[in-house]
Amino acid sequence: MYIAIEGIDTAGKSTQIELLKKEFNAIFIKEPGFTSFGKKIREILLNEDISKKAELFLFLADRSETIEEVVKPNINKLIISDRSVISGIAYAMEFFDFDMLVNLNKFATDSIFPEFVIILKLEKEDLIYRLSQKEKDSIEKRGIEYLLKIQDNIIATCNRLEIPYLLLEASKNIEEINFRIKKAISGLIKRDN
Ligand SMILES: Nc1ncnc2c1ncn2[C@@H]1O[C@H](COP(=O)(O)OP(=O)(O)O)[C@@H](O)[C@H]1O
Ligand SMILES: Cc1cn([C@H]2C[C@H](O)[C@@H](COP(=O)(O)OP(=O)(O)O)O2)c(=O)[nH]c1=O
Repeated sequence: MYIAIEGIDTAGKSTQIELLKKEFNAIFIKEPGFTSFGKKIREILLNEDISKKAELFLFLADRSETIEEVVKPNINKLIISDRSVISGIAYAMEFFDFDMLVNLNKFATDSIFPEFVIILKLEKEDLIYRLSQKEKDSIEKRGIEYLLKIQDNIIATCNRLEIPYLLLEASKNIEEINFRIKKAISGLIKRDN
């Protein structure tokens, strides 16, 4: 079972995934930059000012390699991913046509998309505060309103692709969010057994 944790930058994805690592015997992956090829791509993506099209193809190449190397061979195990095709479409749909992005992503992944998504949704005040606390990469430098739009896009993308999701308030405390995520994943595991 392939599950993704989604949310804009600073929503708390890595914090939650670190907790899940202690709680589930799963394969944990992340986008971009999980494979050794992907790590090289990630360096370019987060540091270089390249064209939107070139950026899109690098994210697709990274995703394609992760699906081929890790997801496909383990599709019957529990796979928990920090970001996925949902981010891929949600960030890019500010610049490109939605249906074209879906087709490109289907081609890149052989149509292997997460079957369930957990979305961490931040309030504007919390986003402003959390971003102020960190050094921003080139995507985060696009600003608060941009990231809030992407947050809406993440939810819209799950709806349009008809991928079931759990929407959680990212401003709640870490333990409560962890409790809800654990409950959702345990429920999915039980359903499949
Ligand atoms: N529920 C929470 N409440 C308050 N702060 C949080 C919470 N979850 C994460 N943080 C803090 O917010 C920042 C971004 O969290 P992180 O897990 O790195 O987000 P992401 O992986 O989504 O970018 C970190 O400083 C982290 O400690
Ligand atoms: C996977 C993916 C990420 N992104 C963006 C989201 C993030 O800003 C950045 C990846 O960085 P990431 O390491 O996920 O950031 P964070 O830990 O802060 O959430 O790339 C895209 O624009 N397209 C994509 O396909």
